[in-house]
Amino acid sequence: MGRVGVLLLNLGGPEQPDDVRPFLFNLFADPEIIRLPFPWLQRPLAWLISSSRAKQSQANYQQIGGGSPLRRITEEQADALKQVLADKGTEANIYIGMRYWYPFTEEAVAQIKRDGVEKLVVLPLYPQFSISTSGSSFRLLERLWLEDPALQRIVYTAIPSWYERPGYSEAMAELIVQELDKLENPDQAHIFFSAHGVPVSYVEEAGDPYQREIEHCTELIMRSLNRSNPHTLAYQSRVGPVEWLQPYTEDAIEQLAQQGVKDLVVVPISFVSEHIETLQEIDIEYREIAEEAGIHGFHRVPALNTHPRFIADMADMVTEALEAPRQLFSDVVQPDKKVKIYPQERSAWGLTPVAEVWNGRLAMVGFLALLLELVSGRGPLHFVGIL
Ligand SMILES: C=CC1=C(C)c2cc3[nH]c(cc4nc(cc5[nH]c(cc1n2)c(C)c5CCC(=O)O)C(CCC(=O)O)=C4C)c(C)c3C=C
Ligand SMILES: [Fe+2]
Ligand SMILES: [Fe+2]
Repeated sequence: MGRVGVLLLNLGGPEQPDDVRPFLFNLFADPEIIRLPFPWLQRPLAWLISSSRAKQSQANYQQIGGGSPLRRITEEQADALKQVLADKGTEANIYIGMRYWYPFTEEAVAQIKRDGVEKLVVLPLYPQFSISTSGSSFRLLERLWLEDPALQRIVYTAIPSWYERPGYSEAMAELIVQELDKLENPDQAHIFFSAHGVPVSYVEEAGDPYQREIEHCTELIMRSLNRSNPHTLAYQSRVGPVEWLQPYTEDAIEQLAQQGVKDLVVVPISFVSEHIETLQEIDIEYREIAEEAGIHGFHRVPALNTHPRFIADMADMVTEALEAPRQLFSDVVQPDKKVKIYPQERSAWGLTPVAEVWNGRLAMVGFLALLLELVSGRGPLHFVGIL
């Protein structure tokens, strides 16, 4: 078959307090995370936001031991996947490519080249596709491939999303049942799916399939669960002033408390590993909100991590992808051909030379205002919570 590789894509996370600011810089410097009309403003803005957000973010990471467990868990997933693939007769090297921290995607790709991989499966560790997650990694890979003839010789295939696989929904259902069965009245517990949010504009203007996939995913998990418990889907981890997908997790928890819900079983669904949003945001912040609102039975379903059913299903996904027709990066970065997602659309303001000049001037005024706000600690961005 030739030398086989599997590239696992993930977000990456700071491993110690000093990593937090540069990690946040990398994240906000990504145009798939903050979409600006002026590309030259991206890095200064990323610097401003990362500098001002670092302290609060460091304090959050401090609450879970100072850093993200993401690298360790992803390495464990990679080891487990390698073993299961070998047991099934497929010898494969597994590579980890993180988008915003070590080991970076670029390092993984360099290693893939050095190892002489001939067939490669590119597998994002996000069950559902979003422009801001798998889309961003695919776009980076597409660029690396375009620049390098050696990479173009590798027969790769990319998997855009995989939440529909029965192995995934069954493993999730199994974890939910384990949590329900610890309760005195399991039938009365409210199952609360909490997905990472994205700005509404990603879905409505850029055609991100994320919300549709998340909604479908909760239906499939409920079907696998086959219990009659009531359930709710809400979105967490909003950042910045724009509107994100609703209902927001904190509002939905309060509403359920008003309806008299006593036991909440919280299921994180947009990610397969424990990370800051599960360990800190759900386990600490949302638990506090729930308890203050009167919900004292707050239970959280663990992330899949190295759940054997999940790892076995990933191995099947890899072997099936090696046989299936190839999916190229150019096929998977634009899930909805009718909507222009990439390249970043230039601002419609820049239609005339005069408008271009005003664009530049307005942007400069905006940038100076941001600088002033950062130095003074006061201003509209602090007011709305982005700084
Ligand atoms: C499917 C999962 C995720 C989506 C969609 C997503 C979109 C998204 N995220 C931000 C901003 C931040 N994300 C941060 C951390 C973070 N994000 C995800 C997953 C998704 N993000 C994970 C798993 C993590 C945690 C990694 C870890 O360290 O364990 C952070 C940093 C943490 C913080 O300061 O709160 C930011 C900021 C945006 C703006 C966005 C969509 C546009
Ligand atoms: Fe995020
Ligand atoms: Fe957060």
